[in-house]
Amino acid sequence: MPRLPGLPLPSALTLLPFLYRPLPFLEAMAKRYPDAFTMRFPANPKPAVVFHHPDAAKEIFALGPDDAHAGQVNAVLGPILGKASLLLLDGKEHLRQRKLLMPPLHGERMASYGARMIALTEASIAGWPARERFPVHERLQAITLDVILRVVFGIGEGELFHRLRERLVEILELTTNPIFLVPMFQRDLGPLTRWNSLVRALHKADEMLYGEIRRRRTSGERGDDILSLLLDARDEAGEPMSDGELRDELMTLLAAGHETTATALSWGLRWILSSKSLVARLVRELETEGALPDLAPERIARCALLDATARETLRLQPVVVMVGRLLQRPMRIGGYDLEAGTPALVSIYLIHRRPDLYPDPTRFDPDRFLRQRFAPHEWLPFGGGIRRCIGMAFALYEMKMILATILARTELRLPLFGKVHEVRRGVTIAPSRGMPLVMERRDSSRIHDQKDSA
Ligand code: HEM
Repeated sequence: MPRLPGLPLPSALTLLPFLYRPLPFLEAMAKRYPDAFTMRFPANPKPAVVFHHPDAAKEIFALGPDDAHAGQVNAVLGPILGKASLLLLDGKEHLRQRKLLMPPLHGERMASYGARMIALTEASIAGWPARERFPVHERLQAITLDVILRVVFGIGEGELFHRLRERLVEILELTTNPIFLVPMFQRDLGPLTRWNSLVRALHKADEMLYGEIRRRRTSGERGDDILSLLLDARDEAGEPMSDGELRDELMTLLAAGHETTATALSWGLRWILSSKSLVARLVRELETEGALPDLAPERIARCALLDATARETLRLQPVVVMVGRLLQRPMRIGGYDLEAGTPALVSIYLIHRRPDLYPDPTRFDPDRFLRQRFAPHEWLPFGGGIRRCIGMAFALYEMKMILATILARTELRLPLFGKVHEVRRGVTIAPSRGMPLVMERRDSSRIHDQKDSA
């Protein structure tokens, strides 16, 4: 049996580069240790094994609810999302809750969200500054937050909506510091500290969430939003979800469902705008599919190159670079015998950059997704198995709606000296400096210009 290789360093020394220089760290480790290596995290007594061979990812994603737990690995998100968050649950409880949350995020429901996504993007674009450099990430974040707030609560305006929006932005900003991914730093050391501000912001957001839950329970007001659905859901014993469970699921959907997609969109624009011919091809496709000038959601959804562009963005720049499971029994993975209690991690980033899977892996090439279909353990930006992201269909659909609207309604370029690099924002890896862009024009006439010049 081969021994697992890894750096013979204490956890603090490997943790620092993993937190602050995650991608160079992962690349260096992969160069030294092909397919798998170990690293220590302070929270776990056993070293974690990081796998970056697709076959090992396949084995890990095939594990059942009693074989491996993801909730225990995600426990670090507990103070923000709450104990009843889908991300933190395991076993039967997880499956039950997942079943409840799936329907509104299922592929068939997407069509009902498209027009809203497009309208929100157009409204945002109307406020973008022209011919000057601006960070697009925060604008995209505002769009995706508005989208998810409407899908979750069914409300789009009013005092609650605005106050909740403000608090969520504040909470997100406060959690971007990677140090808060280390449990020992999740401590309230008094006023003026970041964690204290976070606790206060969470408290205010909770008051609003609980207030809305109670209001809806007593008024009986229902719509086609996720909260309405969860309020009426019953478990096998006929019991409804408690207020605490509802709060944790709402917070999970709001947190997991907007910054991730905004980051993917920022990366998408970064790569699309580096190729004039790709911009022209994407616009031409929108025209050919009849999605222009009105931006019809069902026609945008049919655009194959746009879909491939979203997939290639998530391949080259996965927003979440690693997912993990805590093994509940001894088992063999990737040819190694692992003990119960071992964290088995899958490096999405490293698998996506394997030249044997993706030739010339650092090149942005959406056509590779038109030429070939990749298996779920080869293209895995949303993780896999019974823990795969429940927002996958929603996020891909939203990316396409927002990118199509931006391509149709603006002419953008990357600024001179505007090179960006990868930075960690909490659990996500985003472009630095808020992804600066310049909007040259804002109208729809360029659609024809693009077509003529292509
Ligand atoms: C581009 C956007 C997104 C990316 C890259 C992403 C990525 C991920 C990843 C990697 C996981 C962990 C999967 C695993 O452990 O195997 C996950 C889980 C999850 N995501 Fe997403 N996500 C995105 C958008 C969304 C959206 C839009 C929502 C909700 C509307 C969402 C809700 C969730 C939830 C609730 C889980 C926990 C699933 C479970 O444990 O069963 N995500 N996501």
